[in-house]
Amino acid sequence: MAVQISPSILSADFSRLAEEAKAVQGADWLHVDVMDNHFVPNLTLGVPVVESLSRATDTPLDCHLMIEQPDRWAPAYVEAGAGSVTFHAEAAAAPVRLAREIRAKGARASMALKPATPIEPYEDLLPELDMLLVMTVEPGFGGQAFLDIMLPKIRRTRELISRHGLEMWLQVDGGVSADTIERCAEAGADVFVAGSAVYGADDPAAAVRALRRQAEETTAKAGWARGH
Ligand SMILES: O=C(CO)[C@@H](O)[C@H](O)COP(=O)(O)O
Repeated sequence: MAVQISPSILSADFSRLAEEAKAVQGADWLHVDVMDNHFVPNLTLGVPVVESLSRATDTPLDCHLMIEQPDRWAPAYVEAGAGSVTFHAEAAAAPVRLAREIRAKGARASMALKPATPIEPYEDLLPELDMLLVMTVEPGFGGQAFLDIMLPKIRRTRELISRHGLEMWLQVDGGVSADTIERCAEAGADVFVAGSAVYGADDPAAAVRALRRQAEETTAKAGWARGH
């Protein structure tokens, strides 16, 4: 299991998005939060901005759709250049069909769970997904405090992934920082979204390297490391 860091541009300066995307050189992904002011009480960006970003950076885009009707919109984000598209379990009308469509179009398919949504009802869907995202804040805003009470859900999700012998990734998003990343890694997460901890730092690329080091050390100690 390889540690991956995905800085969230929600905490970047939106007037300089191309520059900000390049400022996290060395990151595995660039996390792009798409919000529609319906599924979450905030509004960010859409397909045209994702298209421009995919031309502006070589870092693959990890698009997190916090929107209603992801079944209708997700394919457009793959066409816009996203390498991974995450839809919310709470919003998708037909998650299996949607995951298959995202994969068929050539991107990684991922499903997110809000803090109050349990993983267990979705156990049978896991083989259809490349990544599961456990939200560690209520979606909608950057800079919120990490919800410690999500750690058991991260642990249970990792156990389910292992039990089914799957290679899928387990992402955490919300309040991930130098203070919390080790707890997430110890619980079994391997893809870490960090907004304010990266873009709030004087040197975002150095912050990515430091977070990666912390997560890798914890992962190695916890014995999750098995390569994928
Ligand atoms: O999806 C979201 C918020 O809904 C996140 O991606 C945030 O952008 C993460 O920001 P920090 O909590 O790391 O500041």
